[in-house]
Amino acid sequence: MAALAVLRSSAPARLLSGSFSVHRGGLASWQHYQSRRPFSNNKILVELNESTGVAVMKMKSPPVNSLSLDFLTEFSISLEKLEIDRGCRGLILTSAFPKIFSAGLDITEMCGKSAEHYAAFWKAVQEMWLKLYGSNMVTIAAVNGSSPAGGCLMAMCCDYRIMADNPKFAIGLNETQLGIVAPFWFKDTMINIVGNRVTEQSLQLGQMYSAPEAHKIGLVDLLVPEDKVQSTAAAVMTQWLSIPDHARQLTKSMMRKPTIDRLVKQQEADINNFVSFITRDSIQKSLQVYLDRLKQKK
Ligand SMILES: CCCCC/C=C\C/C=C\CCC/C=C/C(=O)SCCNC(=O)CCNC(=O)[C@H](O)C(C)(C)COP(=O)(O)OP(=O)(O)OC[C@H]1O[C@@H](n2cnc3c(N)ncnc32)[C@H](O)[C@@H]1OP(=O)(O)O
Repeated sequence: MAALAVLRSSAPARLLSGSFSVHRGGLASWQHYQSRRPFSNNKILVELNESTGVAVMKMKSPPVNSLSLDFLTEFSISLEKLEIDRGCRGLILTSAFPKIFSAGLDITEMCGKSAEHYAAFWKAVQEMWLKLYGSNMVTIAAVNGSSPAGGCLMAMCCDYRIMADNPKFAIGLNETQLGIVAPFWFKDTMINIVGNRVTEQSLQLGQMYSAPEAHKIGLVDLLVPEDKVQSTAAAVMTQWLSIPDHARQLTKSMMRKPTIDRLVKQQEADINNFVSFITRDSIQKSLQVYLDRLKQKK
């Protein structure tokens, strides 16, 4: 995986093309990254504090930060831009909305679309994972709300997870509850955090854990009051950034590269697998039922 296989100085620079600009107005020492690409609806707000080298990435795609193709594309571009910025050493990933970190993959992207669409969507999910799990930056998830499935995956990609101490907020890989299956690299990411036994049970049952339960099994590292999530993330970031970058990055790479390589080696096959799975009539039916139930719950 690019970001971990090489140190930041040799990262590809193609995203520094004219389609992005850095604005130095607004908040005193903050840069605002804004995409000028036509596909961007600015679903993600990135603020880089130049003095600390820490970027805060806020997901703000209403109503629930579901991971649509557009969202994932914008996310990966924003992340890559930070990755190649030598002034950025740490990333805090959070949500602009209270109560929801991310609702996971946008289910409407997996229902009633063409095989070509599913392939493009799944590639975007893979890219998000490869970039975030393989990031050279220190990554901290400030989980300020519920985070099922793909949302949980995003949090699990980070080096450290801080969650709001509210039993109403839940996190986990709930795919089986939708009648679908978490792919091997979702599973591997979870195993690397909580181990095989907990992952197996959790995946079979599609278990969602309340914040205290998630902390108990080690899925999140720290629980703090809701209004302290961001400040705690900043404090933890300072600790992590006190370690020399090269040593920490090489250690991170040593730990994560085997997991990343497993997907890289079979990325195309994984896309084909997803497309043939998601296009089955029975799977389409399950997803539609789940979506209808979500819409009817009000
Ligand atoms: C060996 C064979 C292996 C084969 C494997 C091969 C490949 C793998 C195949 C498939 C893998 C797919 C992996 C999938 C990962 C995912 O992430 S699936 C998504 C899972 N997400 C969820 O289940 C979350 C569902 N949502 C909720 O639980 C709640 O909405 C909430 C996030 C807790 C928020 O609750 P609340 O604040 O009450 O908001 P509402 O429920 O009212 O929702 C507001 C509107 O948002 C819509 N919505 C919610 N979540 C999603 C979503 N994920 N996608 C799209 N839309 C979503 C919801 O319907 C409401 O819409 P309306 O306002 O009613 O229009």
